[in-house]
Amino acid sequence: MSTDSTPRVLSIQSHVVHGYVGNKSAVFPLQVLGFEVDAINTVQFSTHTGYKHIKGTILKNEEMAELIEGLALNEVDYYTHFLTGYSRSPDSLKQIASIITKLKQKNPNLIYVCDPVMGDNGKMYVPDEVLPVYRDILVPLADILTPNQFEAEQITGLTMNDLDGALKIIDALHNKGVKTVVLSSTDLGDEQNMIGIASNKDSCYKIVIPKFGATFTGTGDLFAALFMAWSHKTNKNLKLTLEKTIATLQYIVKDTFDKARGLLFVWLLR
Ligand SMILES: Nc1ncnc2c1ncn2[C@@H]1O[C@H](COP(=O)(O)OP(=O)(O)O)[C@@H](O)[C@H]1O
Ligand SMILES: Cc1ncc(COP(=O)(O)O)c(C=O)c1O
Repeated sequence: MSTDSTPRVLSIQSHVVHGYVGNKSAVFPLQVLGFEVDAINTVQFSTHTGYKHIKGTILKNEEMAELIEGLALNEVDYYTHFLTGYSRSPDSLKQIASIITKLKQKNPNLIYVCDPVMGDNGKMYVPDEVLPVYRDILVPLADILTPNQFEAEQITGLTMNDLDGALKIIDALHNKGVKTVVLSSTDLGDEQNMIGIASNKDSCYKIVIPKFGATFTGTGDLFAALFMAWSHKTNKNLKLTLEKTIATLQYIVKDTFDKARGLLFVWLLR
């Protein structure tokens, strides 16, 4: 049992050599926000899978099991939070369910944050077989679930065309056992804005997010990490957590957009 009040998270997500997704998106911001972060990389790819060539390795189940065993043998497996993201195999996701059980034996108050990374804009970017494992095994275990619109629709089998549809999907996710449901982005806004929604059954908040004219990768992983950290730092104040998460993301997304536009301008002048 840890007597230290520092929040400690085990983050099981992807790693990329070049770019920022998965643990590359999550670890540093979590450390800046006061978390001790232990990271396990489900994959080690050269880049995220939106690139033309995908090179690298996928962590084997027995390798994940060995890492978890090492943490337990050295008695450093006490965590306050558990965060999971990108994983390509149903078996590794089932293994994550058994890890939750182990970590909850060490800390019954463990908070499990599940980012059900499956796809976006109407298509999967991981094998379809992961969907039933998220839907039937991991989502019911989540204290906080952070799907984007596509992922929320896949998990519930419902579609959202308006706010009422989104609220129905949120209710369906609560009914699966999720305490806090956060739709990181939906297309329910208009051309200029996307909508984020956070609900913990007692209260529900909607936030209008000005869109930048670009598609970003890694933002969902950053969103999940920031939401988890701000939920802890605000003592689960849902409204403040959503506001601080989006404010941080908008600063980072704007900075990225401005820098990319600057680089494009220089390139066009060559
Ligand atoms: N084009 C964009 N313009 C402004 N903010 C964006 C944009 N794309 C993503 N974001 C920010 O990133 C957050 C998560 O984005 P989202 O697309 O839902 O993640 P993912 O699809 O990667 O899970 C959004 O809540 C928003 O704050
Ligand atoms: C290796 C890897 N990890 C994570 C992600 C998830 O990124 P996002 O945060 O945009 O959902 C992707 C998306 O393509 C990916 O290829």
